[in-house]
Order: sequence, then C-alpha cells, then structure tokens
Amino acid sequence: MLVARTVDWDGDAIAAIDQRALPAEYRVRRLATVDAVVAAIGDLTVRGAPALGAAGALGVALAARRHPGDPDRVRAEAERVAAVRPTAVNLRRGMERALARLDDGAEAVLAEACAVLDEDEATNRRLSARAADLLTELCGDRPLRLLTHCNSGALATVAWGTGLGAVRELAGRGRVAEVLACETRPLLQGARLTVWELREMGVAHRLCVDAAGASAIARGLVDAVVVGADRVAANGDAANKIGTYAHACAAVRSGVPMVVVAPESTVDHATPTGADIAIEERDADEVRTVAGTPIAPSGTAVYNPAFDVTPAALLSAVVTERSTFRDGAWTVETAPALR
Ligand SMILES: CSC[C@H](O)[C@@H](O)C(=O)COP(=O)(O)O
Repeated sequence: MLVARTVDWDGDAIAAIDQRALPAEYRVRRLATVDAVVAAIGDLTVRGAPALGAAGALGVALAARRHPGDPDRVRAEAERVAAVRPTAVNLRRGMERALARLDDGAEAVLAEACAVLDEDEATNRRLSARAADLLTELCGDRPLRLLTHCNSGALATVAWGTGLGAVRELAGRGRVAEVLACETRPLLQGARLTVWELREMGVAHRLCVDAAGASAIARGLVDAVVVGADRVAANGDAANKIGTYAHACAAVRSGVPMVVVAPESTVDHATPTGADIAIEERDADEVRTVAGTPIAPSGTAVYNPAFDVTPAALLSAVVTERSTFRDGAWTVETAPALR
C-alpha cells in the first residue's frame, strides 16, 4: 500500500509517517508542538524537500494556534522550524507561505498550510508526466533501465513523488525495465525508502551500493539517471543528496542522460549558482555508525555534508511542473489557449 499522505493535518496536530522506522515498521507519529516538529525535521522523521515544505507550513500553523495575539513569538517559532535544514528551500518556502497569513489569524495560517499539502500531489503528477515525456524523448520510447539516488518518491513529498514520481509515471506507461536504487549512505534512504516504494509499486529493481553507480553507468547498465533535488539555483545547478554529483560525472562520461525532477518550489531564483547554496552538515555519528552499530573508531573525525551540487552543465535537464532548464536556459510552458 503506497501511502496516501506522508504529512497531514489531523485535527490538532501533524500526522507524519515516521521515515526512520521504514521499512521495518510503518508507523505514524503525531507532532503536536513546535518542539516536536523541530525534532522530527532534525532526526529525519520527516524528510525530502517537498515534505519538509508541508511540515514547515504546518509547524507555523501549530505556532499560530499556540500563541494567538503574539505574532513576534509565532515568527520566532517559524524561524526556528525553517532553520533546522538549510539546504532544502521548500522548508523555508512552506514556512513563509503560511506565515504570510498571520495577520488574518491562526485559522487562516492553517488553511494556507493545508493548501500547500493539497497542491502537492497534482504538482508532482504534472512534473512527473513532463519528466517522463522528456526521458522518452532522450532515450527512446522503450522500457528504460533507470538509476536513482536517495529517495524522491511519495515519502519525500506529501504524495506521489518527484524523481521517483517520474519513474512511477514511466512504469504506468510500461516503460521501466529496471531501477537501480543506490543505497545512499549514510542514512540509507535509497535502501530503506526507495526500495520499499518500488516494491509497493511493483517496479523491477535492484539495490546497489553508492560506489557501484558510476561503474554500472560505464558498463552500459543504465539508460538514464533520474533524481530529485533539494534546491535548484537560478543557473540550473542542483543540490541533491550527497553522491548525486558522482553519478552525474559518470553519466556525462558515458553519454547517459541525467534528469533532475523537482517542483517549482524547489527552484530558487534568488540563489544565482550552486556555489551559493548552503550545504547542511550533519552529525558525525551518522557516518561513524550504521543503524547504531559503530563502524569506525570512536571519536574519528568526520566530513558529513548531507548534499552535493551538480553543475547544470552535467545535467540533461531540470524539469518542474511548468518549466525546463535545458541547454543553459529556462523555458516556461505556456498554458494551452482556451477555446
Ligand atoms: C524529493 S526530495 C530531495 C531529494 O531528491 C532527495 O533525494 C534528498 O536529497 C532528500 O534528502 P533528505 O536528507 O533525505 O531529506
């Protein structure tokens, strides 16, 4: 059963699928305070850029309900939520969108936050269809062998997914031969979450270690690389889970297309290039341990960036629900003329 909504509003609290527990256990956590939301974002109970946008917006709704008549306190709480994960721009966007309704009262803030959730699935279905069309154009109309990294599926959004949403769309068209899912160290979102989703979707897949991605591409086992993004700069450079850049280098060397699939809310035109994207650095123990078991001498110094930046020049395209970055420029799809 693929989840209905990864993040939702449940009367007086946020209901969030606990992504730390999957695939062993499917459980939903209730987050009733801003402190709980901050903790859940920090420990990746809720993760994935669009899902973070939804959680950020609902976090403001919780703060507005808790502190009616104290807008300064609500703003401070909203800032605390947005600061937890600096790279995924959707988090701040969701927070700011809900906060913009603060003058209209707590129920207006909640309504705006719920609108963020309500728009998510339609947006993701649209960008997935556009990305699937482009992949078909780039690779030919045949079942494709796709490589993906981290998790950009329904779990990373409110519903449906982005990069993995495009895979889902292609699978629905009968155009997926196999997905190679990279495990995605250190927190294994690929192994735990993407594989879980692919199994639920009934899509053929194999799991590989991250280091196998480049040689799989070089050996001709991959027709295209498809990933999501946490922030796309104005020049098309894309920040995504650490390890994405290595796949891009391999893809370019082998002439394999690579497409980044993300909503407009992940594109940050205020950030000129990838060099301007703040990269979140996470706790050293994520690298020194696997599922709580030490794999390195205690106290080992660690470099643990959560994301890397793939220059636009290495990408075939960035696809959103209404625009495409390709060959150095954005083109925006115009709405079909009304008859
Ligand atoms: C669609 S969410 C963004 C990405 O595509 C996803 O791969 C990713 O990097 C998420 O990172 P996470 O640290 O798990 O929140």
